[in-house]
Amino acid sequence: MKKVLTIAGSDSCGGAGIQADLKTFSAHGLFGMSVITAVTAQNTQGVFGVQDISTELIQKQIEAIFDDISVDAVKIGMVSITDTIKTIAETLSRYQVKNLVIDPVMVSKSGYHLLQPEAKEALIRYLLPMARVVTPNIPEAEVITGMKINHLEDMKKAAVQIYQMKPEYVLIKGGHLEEEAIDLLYDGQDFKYYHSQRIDTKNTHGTGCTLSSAIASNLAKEMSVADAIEAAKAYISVAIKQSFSIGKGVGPTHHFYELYKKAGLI
Ligand SMILES: Nc1ncnc2c1ncn2[C@@H]1O[C@H](COP(=O)(O)OP(=O)(O)OP(=O)(O)O)[C@@H](O)[C@H]1O
Ligand SMILES: Cc1ncc(CO)c(N)n1
Repeated sequence: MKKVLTIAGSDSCGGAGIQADLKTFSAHGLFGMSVITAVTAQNTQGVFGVQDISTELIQKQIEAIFDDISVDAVKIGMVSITDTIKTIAETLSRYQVKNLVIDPVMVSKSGYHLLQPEAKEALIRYLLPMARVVTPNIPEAEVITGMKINHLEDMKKAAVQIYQMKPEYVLIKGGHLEEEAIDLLYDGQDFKYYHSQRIDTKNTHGTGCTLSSAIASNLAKEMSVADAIEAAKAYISVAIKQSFSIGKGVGPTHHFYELYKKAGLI
């Protein structure tokens, strides 16, 4: 059984964060584990409070896992503050970490800062060079690079700039551009495009978390990065198509193992 770890924040309403990650791992038939960096009070309408977990406990959670269990892939999501970032980087550097996917979570769909703006530099300096794949959306790529991204050509320039921060692969997600949801992969040499039809729904809470966890799941299954993203895009498209309302705001994506299996996605 392949084992996948998420290092991220808890989302009380279950649509994003640790909860989305663990559901995605299960839907891929994998064993999911978690290191919780922060607890958020959150629902489909917004984020109402955050408590960061102490760096001591974050370090102990990581050590507890890696001292005992072999981990096939790791996904990092909400990391909140500079001290958390430094602790994660320092602790992970003591282990052989395979297949690290970093989703540089910054601002929630409702506008709450899940990463303190001053922690951006630490994320770039300490975490990005450890990544096999980094998966910014367009607003995140804009913050990381300091450039405005309006169309595909800008996405390419941003990908080249982020690649210089030393991840192995950069995937810029085009979900925030109008029309088609084109994602762009850059490996330092070539660009690869992932096209998918924009699905007309307001229920996209946790799409970024789900995509990065699906990529980590596929890497744990020893797929190549390009194939892992292809399969993860198919997964997120079905998960968005099956999304539903659970409250008054932005509803979650759906992780329905049997459904995806029938569709031949897993
Ligand atoms: N309406 C949509 N229809 C189809 N695909 C979408 C849609 N919205 C997002 N996607 C895809 O979902 C994936 C996640 O992208 P998105 O840009 O929404 O992530 P995100 O903004 O990081 O999400 P989050 O708010 O959870 O952090 C990408 O592959 C993107 O292309
Ligand atoms: C805990 C958490 N992580 C990530 C996201 C993605 O926006 C969220 N809303 N909440």
